[in-house]
Amino acid sequence: ERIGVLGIPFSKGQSRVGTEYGPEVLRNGGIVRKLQNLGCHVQDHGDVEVIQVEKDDPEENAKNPRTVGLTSKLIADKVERVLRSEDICLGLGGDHSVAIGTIAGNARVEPDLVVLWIDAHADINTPMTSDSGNIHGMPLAFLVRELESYVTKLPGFEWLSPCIHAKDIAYIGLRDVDAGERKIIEKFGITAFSMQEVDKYGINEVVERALRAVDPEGKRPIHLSFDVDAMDPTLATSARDHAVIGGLSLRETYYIAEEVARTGRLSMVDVAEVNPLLGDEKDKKLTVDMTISVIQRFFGNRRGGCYPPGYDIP
Ligand SMILES: N[C@@H](CC/C=C/[B-](O)(O)O)C(=O)O
Ligand SMILES: [Mn+2]
Ligand SMILES: [Mn+2]
Ligand SMILES: [Mn+2]
Repeated sequence: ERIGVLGIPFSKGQSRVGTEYGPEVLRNGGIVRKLQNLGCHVQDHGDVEVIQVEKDDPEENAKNPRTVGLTSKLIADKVERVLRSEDICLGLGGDHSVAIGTIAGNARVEPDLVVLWIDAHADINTPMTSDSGNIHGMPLAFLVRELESYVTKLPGFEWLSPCIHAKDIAYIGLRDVDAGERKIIEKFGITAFSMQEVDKYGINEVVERALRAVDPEGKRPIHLSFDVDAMDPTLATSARDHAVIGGLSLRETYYIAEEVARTGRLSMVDVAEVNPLLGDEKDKKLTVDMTISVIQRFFGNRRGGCYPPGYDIP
C-alpha cells in the first residue's frame, strides 16, 4: 500500500502551545522508516502550511476561528491532493481541530467514508454548547449535516459544507463528554462506545459493533481519527492538555488498530493531540514511542508477526 505522510503542525484549536511540534517528534521517532520497514511504500508530503490570522477575535465563543478555519481549508486541499496519489494518508497533528480539514478533504475523494473517532472526548460541541470555546472540542459539529442549523457559520469557515451523516460516525473510548455533546449523540443516534461499554463488552465486541453500525456491508472507506488522549494517561502522559484517567490500555488500542487495518478499507488516519511540551523528557519519549507503536498497527504490523508483500522463506 502507498502511504502519504502529512505533517499538520497546528495548535490554535486549543489554548496550550506544543501540539505544533507533534509532527516533528513523530518524524524524529522514526515513523516514516518504521512504516517502510513494514513493506509499505511511504512518501512524506511535508507539512501543511499553517495560517496565523493576526486579528482573530472569538466569534460565538469560538476562539481563533479565522486561523482555524483558513488552516482547515489548506489541510483539506492538501489531504485531497495526497489522496489523489496515495492509497492512505497519515495525518500527523496537531490538535484535534485538524480533523475538520482532514475529513473534509478525505470526503472529497471518498464521499462514502465512515468515521471512527477514538478519543476520550466526543469533540462535537457546537460553538454554542462549548464551555471552553476551544475548536478542538468541536470538529465533528462542523462536519455533520444534521447539525448544520445548530452551528453558526464562523468567519474562516465559509468554504466548508458538512459532509458526513451522524450515522456514519462511531466513537470508541469516550469518558469525558459534555452535556450538549451527550444530547447530540442521543438526538442524532450517533454510535458511541464509552469506556463503560469497553468494560461491559470487551474491546473485541466493541470494535465489531462499531464497524457493523457504520458499515454493515463492510465496503465503505474508513477515516480513523485517533486522539492520543484516548489511551490511558499512563501511556500518553504528555499527550494532551487534559488527561482523563481510566483510558484504553495499550493492548486495547493495538486491537482497535489491528482490526481496522484488517478491513483493508482505511483511507486516512489522523493522529492528534501529541503535545511534547507537556510532561518531562521521559513522558515525551513514552508518548512518542507508544503513539508510533499504535500507528504501526494501523499499517499492518501485527502482534502475531508480519512480513513484506511477496516475502517467502529463502
Ligand atoms: N469537551 C471539552 C474538551 C475538548 C477536547 C478536545 B480533544 O478531544 O481534541 O482533546 C471542550 O469542548 O473543551
Ligand atoms: Mn480528546
Ligand atoms: Mn479529540
Ligand atoms: Mn486532547
